[in-house]
Amino acid sequence: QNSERPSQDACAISPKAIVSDACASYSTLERLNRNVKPALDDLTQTTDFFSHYRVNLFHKKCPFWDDGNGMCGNIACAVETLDNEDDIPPVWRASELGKLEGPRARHPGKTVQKEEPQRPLRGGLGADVGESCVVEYDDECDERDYCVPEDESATSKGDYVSLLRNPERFTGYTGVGAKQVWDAIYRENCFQRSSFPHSAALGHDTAAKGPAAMDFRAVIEAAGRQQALEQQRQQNPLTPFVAQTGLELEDECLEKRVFYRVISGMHASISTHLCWDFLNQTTGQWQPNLDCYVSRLHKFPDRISNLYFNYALVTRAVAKLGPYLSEQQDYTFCLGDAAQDAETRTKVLAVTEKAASVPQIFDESLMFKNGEGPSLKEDFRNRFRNVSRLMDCVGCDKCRLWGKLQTAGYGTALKVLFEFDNNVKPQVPVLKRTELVALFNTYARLSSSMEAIQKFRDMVMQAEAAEKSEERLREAGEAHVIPDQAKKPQHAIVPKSSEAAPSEAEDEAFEESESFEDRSRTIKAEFDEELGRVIKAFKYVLKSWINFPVTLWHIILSELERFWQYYLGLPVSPRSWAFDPPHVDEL
Ligand SMILES: Cc1cc2nc3c(=O)[nH]c(=O)nc-3n(C[C@H](O)[C@H](O)[C@H](O)COP(=O)(O)OP(=O)(O)OC[C@H]3O[C@@H](n4cnc5c(N)ncnc54)[C@H](O)[C@@H]3O)c2cc1C
Repeated sequence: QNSERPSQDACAISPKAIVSDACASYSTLERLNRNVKPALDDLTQTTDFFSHYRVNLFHKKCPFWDDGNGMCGNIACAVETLDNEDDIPPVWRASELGKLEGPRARHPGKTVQKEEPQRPLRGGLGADVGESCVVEYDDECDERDYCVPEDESATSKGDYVSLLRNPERFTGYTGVGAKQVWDAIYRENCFQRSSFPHSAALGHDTAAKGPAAMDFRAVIEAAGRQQALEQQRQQNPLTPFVAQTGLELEDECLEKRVFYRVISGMHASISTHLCWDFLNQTTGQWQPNLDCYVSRLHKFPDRISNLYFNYALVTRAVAKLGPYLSEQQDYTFCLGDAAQDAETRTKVLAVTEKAASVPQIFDESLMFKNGEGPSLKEDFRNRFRNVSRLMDCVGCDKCRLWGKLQTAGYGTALKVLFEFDNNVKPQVPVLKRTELVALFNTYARLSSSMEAIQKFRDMVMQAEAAEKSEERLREAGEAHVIPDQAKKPQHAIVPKSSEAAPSEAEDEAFEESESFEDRSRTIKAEFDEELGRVIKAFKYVLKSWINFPVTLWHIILSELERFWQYYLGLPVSPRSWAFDPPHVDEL
């Protein structure tokens, strides 16, 4: 995997930056998404054509390793969720969450199609589903396909499944089984890069051997070597960390980078959905899980960047396809139901026109042109087919459904971009219903991932802001709280042991009301004290004025006596009076 380690700079994604290998900035893509999303949701959620997908979920074996009944046969590959799943209600267990829901309809085999052409299926998807918009008759692959050619036998054509009844979300599918699939995708099917020591050391060439010839034991061995390298790196930090940052990717040629970005962007979109629609297996609540987002995506801006890249790539494919789906081109969505057909077309064109509103978003004409580019096309296609085959090794039905749909969706986008050149020789693309449904639903997945990522980003910012303000309050509290507490009244109320202890909030409210009473008591006391002093001073001054004539008479008499002593030549007595300001004590 390219991005094992969190990026140094988790804020590397800035709105004005151009998404690598695309021609638009993050903010342009977000603005476009706000414009396209309502039409895309309307198309994929309200039309029978786009809300049902034909998929072969149960009749194909994993071609690369023994997967038992759709699950990895090895005990080590068992789905692991909680330490002990017995502790949670059965309906929240991974095995239940991963099951498909709702009625399904079998695809009619070739014989049935010949006998009963264009006859809607009965007893399948439910009374309110216009099955003439759902059932598909011509579904042969051609050599330009990036999808896996289906088996010709009638049983392998699969079932029609309601995508609305089976949303992509957390299923609890994890552990060795899931890791085995992702490892096989990255290690064996992405182009071998100098940045992958294990792949390079393996010297595998899956294209040369043929896609099905992938040797999974080699993947396990490679994983072992990777682990050894990891240990070595921990012991000696100078050991070059070859793989895991997005930087090495820039050294690869465009085609190899695009391949990797498509896979990583798809993985990022799956992770976003399972984090956004997450089941808390303790409470049974479906809710966004911020920790899940932070640990899988926020710390890895390159993964988010790859998701945005995929949005640009699929937008370009949808925009390019638009003119071929218009009325003039005679594409029929619902056989034998003109009204539904017209309604579906209007909704499709609403999406394709909006997707075309940003003209330069991804330039496919640059690919398979220069350097080793032209020679890579076949290899590119084979590797992509191999990835789509690996979806049969996914051990959870719902994950397999969405894994298959999205690989088919990207496969269709690549086919539209690289196999149909509307400039050179205009031609009507041969697209099957399954491909169209996969393409538009993959676009809708990316669209909702982008919206969820923006909401998650806001949640991270809010959490960081709350943490900062709490820190500031704590710092401010350390400066002021102690003197306040020193002033606290001594009559603390201790709850009776039988009563519940008051919560922190109750304590604070209580302390607030206490200190308010104290404060009002103090002010009143100080006012009374001051008033008493004023009254005393007033009394003192009044008494002095009343006594003044008597005091003055005593002073005059004592001064006359002292003058008489002086006149007779007798020793003069000391003064018996003095000017003395009043003392507070006298008040
Ligand atoms: C095809 C498929 C579909 C799935 N669908 C669902 C689903 O619908 N619901 C559900 O709950 N689970 C689903 N899973 C399982 C899910 O994808 C994870 O495998 C699981 O949740 C375990 O996650 P993890 O943290 O171990 O890392 P994983 O997601 O399993 O990743 C494995 C390793 O790949 C690397 N990596 C992770 N993301 C990226 C990226 N974007 N780009 C590059 N490298 C990356 C990391 O090194 C990581 O350790 C699906 C698995 C597969 C293979």
